[in-house]
Amino acid sequence: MLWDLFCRVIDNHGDLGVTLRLARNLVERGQQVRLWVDDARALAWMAPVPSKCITIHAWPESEWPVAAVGDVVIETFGCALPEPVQARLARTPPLWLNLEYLSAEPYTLRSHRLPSPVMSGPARGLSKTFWYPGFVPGSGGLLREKELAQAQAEHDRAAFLTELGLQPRSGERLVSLFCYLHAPRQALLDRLSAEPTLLIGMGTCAEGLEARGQLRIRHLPWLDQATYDRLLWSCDVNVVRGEDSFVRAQWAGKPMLWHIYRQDDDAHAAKLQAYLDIRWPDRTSPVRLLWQAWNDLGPVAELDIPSDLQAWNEEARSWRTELSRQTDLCDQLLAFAETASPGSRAAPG
Ligand SMILES: Cc1cn([C@H]2C[C@H](O)[C@@H](COP(=O)(O)OP(=O)(O)O[C@H]3O[C@@H](C)[C@H](O)[C@@H](O)[C@H]3O)O2)c(=O)[nH]c1=O
Repeated sequence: MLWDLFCRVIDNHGDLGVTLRLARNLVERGQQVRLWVDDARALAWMAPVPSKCITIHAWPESEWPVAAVGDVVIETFGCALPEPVQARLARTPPLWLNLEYLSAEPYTLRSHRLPSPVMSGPARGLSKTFWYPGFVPGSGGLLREKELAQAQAEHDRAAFLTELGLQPRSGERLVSLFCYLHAPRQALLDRLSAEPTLLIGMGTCAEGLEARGQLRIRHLPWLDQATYDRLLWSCDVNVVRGEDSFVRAQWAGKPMLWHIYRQDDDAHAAKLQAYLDIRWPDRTSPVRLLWQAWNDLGPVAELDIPSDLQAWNEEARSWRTELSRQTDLCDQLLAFAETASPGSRAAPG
């Protein structure tokens, strides 16, 4: 099948990062993908080696520049499709989906796979289906490569770290840091400095931070997506943010700390709690308190990284196992696309 994926880069790197992962997951399953994006600059570091099966196209603002529409059109994160595209869809309606943001909030399960009529514009009368990724059966699933477990089993941590020029000392914890700059980073570093730790600051995330106590800092430039994944597999604790790195840290199966994308109306607070409720439902769980503190939703005194990571490690691995048992997002999408009846396609009426 041919898939048209549409992506608008609002801010940061997650919009494109998620869309690229989806494109790659589809290609891995034998699909052809066209990726339409309004700002492809980050692909230079995220995906320096282009895939033959993914063609990159400028955002089609004023005309639909190719002959046919794909079998499936995916609008990511409600990026409104330009009118010429909508007009083209109205002529030969494909299966039209809107891939939503990842959340554990209960409303996502109610809304997942619901068709929604387009009320105005050239595509008026068509319908699009809402796809909600998630962590539990009944959700739209998580993006996961088919060969992920095997690649992890074959990963040579020592060789990989050497390739990156990272040389942790014996007994030193390796912590990767990818967060927004408003995080209580100094407080985190103070806590980490109580144990021998090498902190890897991604991009600009550790700018302005200094070594202290038993903590050393190394800065790395943005890595390509696959290399960043391997860094997550190689660290003892991963600090991640947004959406895509958050998922990747779960696949790494290591202790992790999520810096959630902050929303003006504080909607992120409910989103964080919903996730904590499925992963650490006990309100007194130290990890839950730590995550809340890191996200400015609890006292900073609770920002406490345990010195013994064993229990947290085991929890992270069993969480990964639980997630791996579920059908991943892309396999779910393919099954849906293959069986979608004409009524669930974007046909008028
Ligand atoms: C640190 C790093 C990240 N990456 C990738 C991983 C991800 O695909 C991408 C980062 O995206 P995220 O982890 O989602 O974090 P982000 O903060 O950049 O993106 C966020 O943007 C907001 C607009 C959205 O509302 C959020 O939900 C989220 O998408 O960059 C690399 O490829 N190399 C790197 O070195």
